[in-house]
Amino acid sequence: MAIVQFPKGFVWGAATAAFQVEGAYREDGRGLSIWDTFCRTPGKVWEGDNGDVACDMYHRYKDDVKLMKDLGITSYRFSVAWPRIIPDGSGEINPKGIEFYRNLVDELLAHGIEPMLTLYHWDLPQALQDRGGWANRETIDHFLKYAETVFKALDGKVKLWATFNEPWCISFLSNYIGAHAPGLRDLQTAIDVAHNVLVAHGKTVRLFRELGIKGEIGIAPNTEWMEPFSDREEDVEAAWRRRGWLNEWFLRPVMTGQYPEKLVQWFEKLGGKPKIEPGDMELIGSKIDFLGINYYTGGIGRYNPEEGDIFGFQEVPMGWEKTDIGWNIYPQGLYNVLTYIKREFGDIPIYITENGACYNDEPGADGRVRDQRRIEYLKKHVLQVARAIESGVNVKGYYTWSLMDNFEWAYGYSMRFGILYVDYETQQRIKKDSFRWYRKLARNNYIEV
Ligand SMILES: N=NNCCOCCOc1ccc(-c2cn(C[C@@H]3NC[C@@H](O)[C@H]3O)nn2)cc1
Repeated sequence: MAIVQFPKGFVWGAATAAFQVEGAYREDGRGLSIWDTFCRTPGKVWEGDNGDVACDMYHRYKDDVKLMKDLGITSYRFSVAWPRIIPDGSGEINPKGIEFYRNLVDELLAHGIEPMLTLYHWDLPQALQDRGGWANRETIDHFLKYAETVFKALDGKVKLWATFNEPWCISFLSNYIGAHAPGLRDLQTAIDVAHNVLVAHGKTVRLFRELGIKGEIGIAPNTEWMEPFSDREEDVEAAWRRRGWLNEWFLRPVMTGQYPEKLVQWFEKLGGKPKIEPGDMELIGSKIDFLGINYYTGGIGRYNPEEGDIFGFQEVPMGWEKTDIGWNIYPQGLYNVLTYIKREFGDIPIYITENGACYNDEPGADGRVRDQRRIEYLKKHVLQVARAIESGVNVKGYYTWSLMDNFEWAYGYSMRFGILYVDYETQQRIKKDSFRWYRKLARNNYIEV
């Protein structure tokens, strides 16, 4: 049995997000978010599921931190709910909201677990959406006030900060495709949201530096890796445009201060254009300390203007194994993403801030959750991380998505990504086989192959 060793000090973590696990949706002054509204809009979320209770982590976090300690992780990635801190998005600060996150962070630190805090993981205060949301440039300044409040409340305790989770999902999935809140379907709105989120990111990085907040700051874009079905130019170009849309549109401005020009031209042909104000691109390109990379899947596709995506890219079914949510299992895609980032943007430190698999295994008669498919998925992807490190990519850590089963957005509670099983009736947590597998990896810092 050979082993693959990870670098000394490599961070093994697990990730969640506020709306997906906390519940307590109206407790201690929390305001409504766009996801509370979206869940209550008929037909948007599986069986009308919502985040009212979720995993009740708002009340159970102490026991959950004990489980994290048992898991042996050295870092836990979570997000702060803006509607808990400033309930209407731009007005009074809610001290009880700050108190909750201070208590969570103190509990983590008391157990030797480093927090990685995401400032924005999709739960925009509804009051701001009522005024245009992220498509309204004024939201940028409201976000800065929120970010400054959190920075000052947790400075010195939190050392790893991420501004935004998956800006592609915040913008295109939510305002062009319409699958996520607020469920709009307009290309220019999506481009405006993407741009304003990027400007908010850049201004937040500048604020972090100006305030002298301790630690490191980055952003956590989602990525995927699509390859062309053939070497025909139209297929090659369509695959590039898809990678450009999912990866480049955010990575390039954040890392270089420039949008990918070819894609700007394509968007213009489609009737959309970023509204760039003087100084925006320099702000967006403000130097960050790390990139958080979320990766789940990839595939093969070809040019099909009739049935493809906005750029005429259509996935070709390759018969690859898929997870229970229907995503291809493509571990090499993670290696391709990581080496692409190094090739294009240099030695930026990288944390894999999300990687995991949806498998809906239930407890057996003996109460054990046998999720061997998740173990196989995690093993294959962790090995690709090791391969990328071996080839010189500066990967500092890996957070599996997710610590526990939770509210999977439009899929509600029908899709399970956790290494902890959650019985939503009783809120009991059950360690899956993958929990024990991941515990061994986190403690050993090597994987047996
Ligand atoms: N018109 N074209 N349509 C086709 C174009 O779709 C392109 C792909 O769509 C996507 C892309 C990405 C996702 C996604 C979901 N998660 C899981 C969450 N991550 C954050 C955490 O909260 C997890 O729950 N991560 N990424 C969904 C849909």
